[in-house]
Amino acid sequence: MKGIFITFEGPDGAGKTTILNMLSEEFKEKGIEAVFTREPGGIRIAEQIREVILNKENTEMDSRTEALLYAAARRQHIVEKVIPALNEDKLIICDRFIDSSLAYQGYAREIGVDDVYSINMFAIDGVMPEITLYFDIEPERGLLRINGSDSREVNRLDLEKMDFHLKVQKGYKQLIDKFPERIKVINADQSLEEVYRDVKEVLIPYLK
Ligand SMILES: Nc1ncnc2c1ncn2[C@@H]1O[C@H](COP(=O)(O)OP(=O)(O)OP(=O)(O)O)[C@@H](O)[C@H]1O
Ligand SMILES: Cc1cn([C@H]2C[C@H](O)[C@@H](COP(=O)(O)O)O2)c(=O)[nH]c1=O
Repeated sequence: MKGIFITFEGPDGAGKTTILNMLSEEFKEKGIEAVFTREPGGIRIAEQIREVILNKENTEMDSRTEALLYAAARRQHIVEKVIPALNEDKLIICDRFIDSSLAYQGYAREIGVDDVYSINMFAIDGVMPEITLYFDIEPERGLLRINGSDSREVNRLDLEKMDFHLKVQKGYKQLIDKFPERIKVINADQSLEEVYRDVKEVLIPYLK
């Protein structure tokens, strides 16, 4: 596999999807080839699993069921989309990946980061991102953005209490400390133009 795998991570409403869409537009204009995708989702079956996980009515979902569904969606997505792109020597940028499971399910849901890592290793078979951009923002600020947005529907995870979102942030901070080479922190609490500038600065070395 000779392609480059890059992931975006961060709390809800940090601006990952907006920046990914801006990159996609600019790359298209400039003729830079890249695959843009997201988790959970990115392909038909994983989008179906996404609907089950994020459905606001599924309040009785067990934490381990949730972790397994994210891992199942990830498996199908990696097999159908990520690995083929990497085998074709492409750049692939994914909105969320394994670090989301470690922070949200492993840490915030208190399943345990090691157990969630294990089920995900079964799913991804060692395929890890070369670099991960962490969109750093206080959870309250991110949720305010979502609540003030018409384009972004509020989902089951957004509706968790603030304590959960603060735990997600703590989980991410542990991952940043553990993988400082892979995870680059972007200040996401800036204007969109400033965030976009900082993201591109990190990505430039990876563009052929
Ligand atoms: N830098 C920014 N300043 C102000 N508003 C922003 C900024 N970046 C994104 N937004 C707005 O915040 C809302 C959430 O952004 P976006 O959906 O990109 O976040 P996200 O990180 O993908 O969230 P999630 O992971 O929860 O889907 C959108 O309405 C978007 O327009
Ligand atoms: C991949 C992944 C995601 N999540 C959470 C994070 C968000 O709250 C939602 C996904 O919605 P988004 O609008 O696409 O960000 O799911 C998670 O808990 N675990 C995961 O592995």
